[in-house]
Amino acid sequence: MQAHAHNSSQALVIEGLVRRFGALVAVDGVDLSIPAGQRRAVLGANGAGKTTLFNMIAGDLPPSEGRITVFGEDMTKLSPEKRVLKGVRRTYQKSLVFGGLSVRENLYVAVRGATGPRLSIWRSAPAQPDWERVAELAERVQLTRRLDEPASELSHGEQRQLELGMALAHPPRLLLLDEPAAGLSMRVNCPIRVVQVDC
Ligand SMILES: Nc1ncnc2c1ncn2[C@@H]1O[C@H](COP(=O)(O)OP(=O)(O)OP(=O)(O)O)[C@@H](O)[C@H]1O
Repeated sequence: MQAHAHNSSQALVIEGLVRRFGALVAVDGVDLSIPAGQRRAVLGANGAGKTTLFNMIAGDLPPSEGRITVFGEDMTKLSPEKRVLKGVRRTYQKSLVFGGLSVRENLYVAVRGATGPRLSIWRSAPAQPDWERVAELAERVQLTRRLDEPASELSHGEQRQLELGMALAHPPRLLLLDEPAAGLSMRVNCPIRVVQVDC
């Protein structure tokens, strides 16, 4: 049952979102509406609350107040895992890749992990791993020549590219990129509109 139905042509609707840390108000009443198929950049000074906002959208941090709706569905109380299964993906300011695995293996884990419920990577591997999909993702984030390198050997920027490839393993419905361009030499070619977050 949905108490508040929203127009699902909106990829993301945020209403009255607040997050307090004790006396500090890190996010103070954010309202935001992003139509499906569009991109937005969130800008703000250090400490303005961008990461806190992302943490709440991804479910890594519960809001103090407010509501988050993705394609018409209220996500406010869902766990991060449930949100992932509903197509909400994120990257982190500091890349989260498996340093001891190769680029190919990292992408493979993402392809396997995104195909079903949590921990599905621990079930028996399919007879034919989807290496074609892995190659496609590597191409997309310009890491084809690095496929056999351990992720720990990649530059900071390349680790971001790998993390992006992992987030794209199964097409996200809503993709959140935290500081996506930091240390990146890869050419990014997409128009982005800006949402200002004030201190
Ligand atoms: N877990 C926490 N406990 C207490 N205070 C926190 C916590 N997380 C963030 N804050 C505070 O909330 C405010 C917003 O932090 P946040 O990391 O969201 O900012 P930001 O805009 O992402 O900044 P930056 O660009 O530096 O990452 C800061 O004052 C920060 O110190």
